[in-house]
Amino acid sequence: MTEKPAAGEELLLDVRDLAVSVPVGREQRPLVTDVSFGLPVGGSLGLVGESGSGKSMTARAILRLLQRDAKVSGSVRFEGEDVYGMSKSRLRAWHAREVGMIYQDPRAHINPLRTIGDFLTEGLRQSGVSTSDAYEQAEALLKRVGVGNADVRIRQFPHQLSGGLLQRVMIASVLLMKPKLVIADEPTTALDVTIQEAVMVILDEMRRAEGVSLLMVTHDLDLAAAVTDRLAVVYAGRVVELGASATMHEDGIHPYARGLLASRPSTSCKERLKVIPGRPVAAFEAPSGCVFADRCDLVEDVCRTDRPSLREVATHRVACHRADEIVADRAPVVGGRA
Ligand SMILES: Nc1ncnc2c1ncn2[C@@H]1O[C@H](COP(=O)(O)OP(=O)(O)OP(=O)(O)O)[C@@H](O)[C@H]1O
Repeated sequence: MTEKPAAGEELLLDVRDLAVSVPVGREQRPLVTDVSFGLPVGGSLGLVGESGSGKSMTARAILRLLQRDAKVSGSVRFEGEDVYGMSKSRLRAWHAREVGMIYQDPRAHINPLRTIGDFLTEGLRQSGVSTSDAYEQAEALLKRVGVGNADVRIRQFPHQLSGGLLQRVMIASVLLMKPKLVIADEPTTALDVTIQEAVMVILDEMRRAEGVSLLMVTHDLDLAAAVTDRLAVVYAGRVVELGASATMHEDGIHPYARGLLASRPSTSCKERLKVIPGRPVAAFEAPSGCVFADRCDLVEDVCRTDRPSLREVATHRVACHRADEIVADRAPVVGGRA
């Protein structure tokens, strides 16, 4: 499935038929298959799915950050440029200036032996900005992302900062380079609930103020829906539904998307939480027909034999043989938040 931009909409990122496999023993193991989506300039998209569904692999494949022996097919275009056709020097410059990645665990990505200021200003200094100007910009940005006493923090080492503060430092380090695209991979999972919200507000503000495009990778459908325009629900390395966050949040069509919606905890609803039966599978474990067939309560013969492709159903794109029936017969999702 390919995606055409809406009229007047320019795509920053165009991912088509992306597939990733890695060698494990003697076999080549598929981890991502047929992922396609477009991200407009200044737009945002959430890649949502359970653990092991291939979200992080997809994100890393987009940035061409996979292990050397990974095989990638399909195409990733950034402002029309083929990411996998970039020379090494072009790729380095692209990573340094045009795209940024925010990881789940900032401690694993910030050198513990260097001060926060040294870490933050490295990219700017390398691109020719004087040390004093780089420090000035870094301090200003730390303040903007809510780091109090920025003048003190900038001289401290990572172990002197809490996880929440360090995540803000990582966001600041990415924003300092004024990238066009930020990929945030579970940026709040390691944080306390109260800090999670503050970090999401920062990401949202950054996107609006700077016109940065955001690709957010998360297992949390509510969180993704709150900060992104569109959601791609991923299961077993495939996008099974793509649609506007607002409608997906209330009215997903694919049985897996509906299962995710129904299994969210709610403080107001007294009904028991619905649980999707079985366990999530990775792409290499998926059945040959519909990847969700083994867990789907609407499964029928065709689902076991034919893999459904992503097609337009109502206002979404859905990979389900029974999507039209589901839309015609749509009952409200039970157990989700109002
Ligand atoms: N280098 C690797 N070699 C083999 N299998 C891998 C490798 N990296 C990841 N996998 C497997 O690929 C599948 C997808 O992993 P991925 O990290 O993309 O999932 P995810 O959806 O991001 O989940 P999580 O949130 O748990 O990271 C998982 O089954 C994982 O075990």
